Amino acid sequence: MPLQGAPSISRTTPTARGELNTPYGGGLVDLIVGPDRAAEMKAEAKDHPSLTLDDRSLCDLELLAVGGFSPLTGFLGEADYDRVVGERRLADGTFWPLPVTLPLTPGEGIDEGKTLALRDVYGNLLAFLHLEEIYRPDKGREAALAYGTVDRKPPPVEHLDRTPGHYAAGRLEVIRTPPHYDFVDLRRTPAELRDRLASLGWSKVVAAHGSGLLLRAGEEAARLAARRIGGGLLINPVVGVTRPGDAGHYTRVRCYRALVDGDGPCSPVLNLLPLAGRMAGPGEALLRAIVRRNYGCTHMLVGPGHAGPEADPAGQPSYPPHAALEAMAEHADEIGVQAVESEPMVYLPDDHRYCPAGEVPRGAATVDMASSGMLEGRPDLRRELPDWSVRPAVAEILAQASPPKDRQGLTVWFTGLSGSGKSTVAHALVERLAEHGRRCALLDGDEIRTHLSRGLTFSKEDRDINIRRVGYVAGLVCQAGGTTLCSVISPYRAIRDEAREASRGNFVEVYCSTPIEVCELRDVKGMYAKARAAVAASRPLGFTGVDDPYEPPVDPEVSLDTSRQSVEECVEAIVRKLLDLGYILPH
Ligand SMILES: Nc1ncnc2c1ncn2[C@@H]1O[C@H](COP(=O)(O)OS(=O)(=O)O)[C@@H](OP(=O)(O)O)[C@H]1O
Ligand SMILES: Nc1ncnc2c1ncn2[C@@H]1O[C@H](COP(=O)(O)OP(=O)(O)O)[C@@H](O)[C@H]1O
Repeated sequence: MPLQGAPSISRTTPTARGELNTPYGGGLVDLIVGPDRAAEMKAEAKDHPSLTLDDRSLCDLELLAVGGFSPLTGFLGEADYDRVVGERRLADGTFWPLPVTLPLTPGEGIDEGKTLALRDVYGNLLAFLHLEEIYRPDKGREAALAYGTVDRKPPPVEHLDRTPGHYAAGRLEVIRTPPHYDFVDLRRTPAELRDRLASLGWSKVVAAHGSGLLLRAGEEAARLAARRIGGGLLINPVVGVTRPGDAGHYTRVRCYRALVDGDGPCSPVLNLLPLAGRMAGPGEALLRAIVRRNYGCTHMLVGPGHAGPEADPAGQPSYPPHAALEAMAEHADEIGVQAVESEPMVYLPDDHRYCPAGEVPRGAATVDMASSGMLEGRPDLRRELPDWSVRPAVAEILAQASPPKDRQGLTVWFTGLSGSGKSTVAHALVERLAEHGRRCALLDGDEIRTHLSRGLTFSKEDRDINIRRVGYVAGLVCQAGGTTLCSVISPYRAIRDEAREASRGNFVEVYCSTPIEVCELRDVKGMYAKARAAVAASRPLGFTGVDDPYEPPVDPEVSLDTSRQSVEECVEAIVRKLLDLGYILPH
């Protein structure tokens, strides 16, 4: 059924010489309502059931709203969906490569004829969907025809398996696109980017995806593509939904920004594409091409394996390496975007320049390049790779993103019986680490139980809660680059392992293995005497080591016995280990 309503579509005339490519279908769809209607909708929203959009649907809504998916004016209804899956065409015959659908579960007020308030996970009201159709897709058919596979499960098919069994469609009214707070100046809408490209006088524009550009060879290939078409270069990474913790996203975009900063009048333009990548190979390449046309592009750089997932463990790719290029070639005229094949570049050290592999002058020396994939998480490459291979500014950002161990967060976790020396050694270690430039917070069991874990008992359940809290806090500090020393009995191995996870492995377990006889002799707080007396009187106290379990670590980084080693020796043993592991540097 065709969708009702009349979204705003700004028509542009076909491309004249010196003008940008027209939007796909002739005009840019704009689903954003005016301020008066937005105010009405906010007031009305409480009367409608809400649907919290998942990451994919959020991105799709954003692209629908701003015209990135023009000429689509909403999620696909059944007739469009069926034909897109079977023939890559909308019901009216327009070429459209992949379904753009809204999965949901009907019921609880979600029915045809009703209005749904679409929200993000934070509850922000984004849009109304006036439900005209709720239909049950044939997901097997979608997997087989749209994604070209049934036996193996590439990411788009896994996504299908996870989503609810119905799709919904109807008129969309959008109050606002999902909010983004990062790189706001790089998130231009199609209309805004078109203005920017037009202001540069560009008519031919080639979009490059991004990831391969971190190395100079990839960057040179993209710049060559722009020269080949006689146009400008748009660096256009597909960012989809990113989360605050996705450090890789910030690092990548910072690197791309370093590529375009201060590069003069022919500088590439950088803009982020809020498309949720499906990793659907050729179908996705076509979808990206259409979206990029809507942003003003005429060409798209396509390399082998474009828009596909990594090969499976047997090395088998989900889509043939050149499938995206072939699909683009087949449909270029219809979608109005040409593929430009990414040419392998080689470096000519004698000439200090890059050149396409097929055009190396006879007899010239060439140098092989590293692949861009090896750059991430390898700060050492900054030293190994010369400037001609990776831009110093990019290398610096990559290095900052993966600081050496001595500048990463750390949790030192002391475990052992009461009186085994955990707190005494931890306090001494705080001072030694400060000497090495590491300032630490100390979470001591006793103290934690007076505030963070106030009211908890020493039952197994409460000890687990207590230790999870300590592990969680230490993990947060660690991930933000800080150091915490935790001194808690933490008698259960499994929960200590959880704490290690929370610190993402930047975790040094120090086992105070002091024998219970010694701990008991010390009996710093008289607790052992109390526990023994209680046991003798058949009123067990559940005191660790007396009548409650302690599970020693299997393979701690450091093992101490404070009945044989002095406090200084214990601290020295830990410092040696931290030096070995690189968490501190010698001074
Ligand atoms: N039943 C029982 N079992 C073990 N310990 C007990 C108990 N009751 C009180 N205490 C005192 O509490 C301190 C240990 O607290 P923790 O938070 O480290 O324990 S746990 O990790 O949650 O098991 C520990 O203090 P420190 O000796 O300073 O470590 C104990 O003296
Ligand atoms: N080598 C040593 N390391 C740590 N503590 C020691 C050592 N030798 C004696 N002690 C004494 O043992 C007691 C250990 O108590 P504490 O550090 O509070 O243990 P825990 O935190 O494991 O309960 C302290 O009174 C401390 O002075």
